[in-house]
This record gives sequence, C-alpha cells and structure tokens, in this order.
Amino acid sequence: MSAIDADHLALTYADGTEAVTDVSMDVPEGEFFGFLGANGAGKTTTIKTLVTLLKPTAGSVTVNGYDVEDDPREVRKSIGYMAQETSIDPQLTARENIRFACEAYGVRADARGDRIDELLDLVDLADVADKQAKDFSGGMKKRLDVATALVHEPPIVFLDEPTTGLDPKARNRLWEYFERVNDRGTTIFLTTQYLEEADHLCDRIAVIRDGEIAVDGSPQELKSRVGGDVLEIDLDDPTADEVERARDLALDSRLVDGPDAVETTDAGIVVTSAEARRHGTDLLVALSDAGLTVTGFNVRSPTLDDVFLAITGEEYDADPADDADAGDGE
Ligand SMILES: Nc1ncnc2c1ncn2[C@@H]1O[C@H](COP(=O)(O)OP(=O)(O)OP(=O)(O)O)[C@@H](O)[C@H]1O
Repeated sequence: MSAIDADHLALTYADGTEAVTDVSMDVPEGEFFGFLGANGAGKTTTIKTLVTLLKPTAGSVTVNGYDVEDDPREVRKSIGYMAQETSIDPQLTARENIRFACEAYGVRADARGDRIDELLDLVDLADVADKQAKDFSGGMKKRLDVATALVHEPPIVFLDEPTTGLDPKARNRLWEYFERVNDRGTTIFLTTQYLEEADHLCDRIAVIRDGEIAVDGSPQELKSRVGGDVLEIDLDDPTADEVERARDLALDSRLVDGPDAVETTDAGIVVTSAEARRHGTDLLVALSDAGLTVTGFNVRSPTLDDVFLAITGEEYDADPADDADAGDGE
C-alpha cells in the first residue's frame, strides 16, 4: 500500500489564488520523501491538504489508504504533523508539552510515562525535561515540536519546513532525529526550501514550482540527468565581453556538445561535461592562449542546484542565508 497517493491534486483558495494546480505522487511506506520548492511554490498548501486541513479543489488523495475527503478522521489518527508554526506551549515544560500531546492524541494513560521518556531521549531533551519551553533555543523548540508529533507512533509524519530559521548546527542535529525516526520504519514527508537538506535526507524528492511538480526522482537519478561533472572557471576580469569569449571557447572545445552545457556567471563560466575531469585542462589552455586569465578552476560532482538549473534554466532561489540569522544559539 502507498503511504501517500495523490492524483492530480489541485487547490484554489477562496480569493482565486491557484496555489496548487497539478500534484501527483505516490510515496511508498517507509520512504523519506522530500517536497521541495521556493517560497510560495505551494508546499504548505499541499501538505495542509494531505493532513486534511484544506479540502482539495480537484483530484484525489489517500493517506495510509484513507481518502482525505471521505475519511479525514482516520487520516488524522494515523499521521503526525509538524506545522511551520510551533505548536508547543512556552509556559509548559518539555515533559508537560509532550504529556499534553499524549492526551490530545489519545495515548493510553498507562503508556504515557514510558512514551514521554522515550521521546525526550529521542530528541535529546531529557536533561531539560522539566524546564519551561520558553527558555529553549529555536532548535530545541523544533525538537520538542517533532517529539509532540510522534506521541501516538504514527506510521507517517509530515514535517513542514522543520529546519527553516535554524543555524547549520541545529539543522544537522534535527536531521539526525529525522533519520532515526525514518530508520524505525516511519514514512516521512518533508517540505523544505533547502536542496542540500533534501539531498542529504531523502530517498526521493519532488520539486514543486508554481503549483506543479517540475521534477521528481531520487537525488542520484536527478543528478545524473545533469549529464556530467561541473567545471567552474573564474576569470580575472569577468566583463561581459571576456565572459562571452570564454563561453565561445568552451562551446568550441571537445568538452561540450550543446549550447546548454555552458552557463555564464558573474565570475566566469560553468561547463557541464562528462569529460570535465579528463579534458577540463584543455579548456584552460585554450583560454590562456586567447589571453584570458583564469583565477579559479574547479571540477565537482553535480548538486541538486545544478539539476534545478539544468531542468528549469533558472537558479533555485531559496537562499538559506536569508534565515540563518534567526539565532538558534545552542
Ligand atoms: N489562505 C490563502 N489565501 C490565498 N492565497 C494563499 C493562502 N495561503 C497561501 N496562499 C498563496 O498560495 C501560494 C502558495 O503558498 P504556500 O504557502 O503553499 O507556498 P509554500 O511553498 O509553502 O511557501 P513558503 O515557503 O513561503 O511557506 C502563494 O502564492 C501564497 O501567497
């Protein structure tokens, strides 16, 4: 059985905004599935539809085999959901927050004590279990939020941008918990703005753009679509004219078989080629012979950013630096 099966899902808000126009996906049980997209692409709208907070305008969705429109109660019982906004009460301690979630999700009273201790351990909050959540860092609050979404041991958890606003250390720490949860067999549906996060965690990803799925596949499959390694060349004097000359030389080289394989950047050019490692230096020689001075030369494997650029012709525009300043302070 699929954990999540969406067929041509669409959602138009009351004011006419077509936030989601065509989303189909089939997430098998146990998968770590990443749902990526820039701000406003339609991630939260999709996730809210999957967790039954919004009703689809068109298409159909089942979660754990239950139809989100016909059996919303069954869907809700069988999932955990960590929303973008925190659901924890800052006046309560970590333990009290988890206990409250146990009550809300109907966890049996005699099972609560063990469950709370287990979850506090899982997210490394046992040491601060009896401290009020208002004094927690951003990362600790997120971890507590994750714990509260897991109290009823749901087979699927939905995480809506769980690491947005965290510094890299806190983000890495959360990744470990998500991996642990997934290792126990829980299906994870994660939305994120960060390509790197999806690459690190997910078995499979889909990228949503303007309400539709633009690409999907495993990170490795997607990277192999780029068609080779990536050669970055920085020029000493990257005027429009010099960059254009460098681009022409790259296009004439044996590295490249089509115009799409060379992109110009502010610093120089980026060439994608299956021959980048073997013949990249030939291009350096050609550039030097033409009087262009190269200040940076780097061959690397493709990242999901390259995939996005290759597929859409646009750079992926979510910038983690925008929100890394929220100051997690762990
Ligand atoms: N309640 C609403 N009424 C009308 N339009 C909405 C509503 N909520 C969201 N939208 C619009 O729907 C589109 C998709 O928004 P959504 O929140 O799903 O995107 P997102 O990918 O989750 O972005 P973010 O990363 O900012 O959360 C956006 O254009 C947004 O402005």
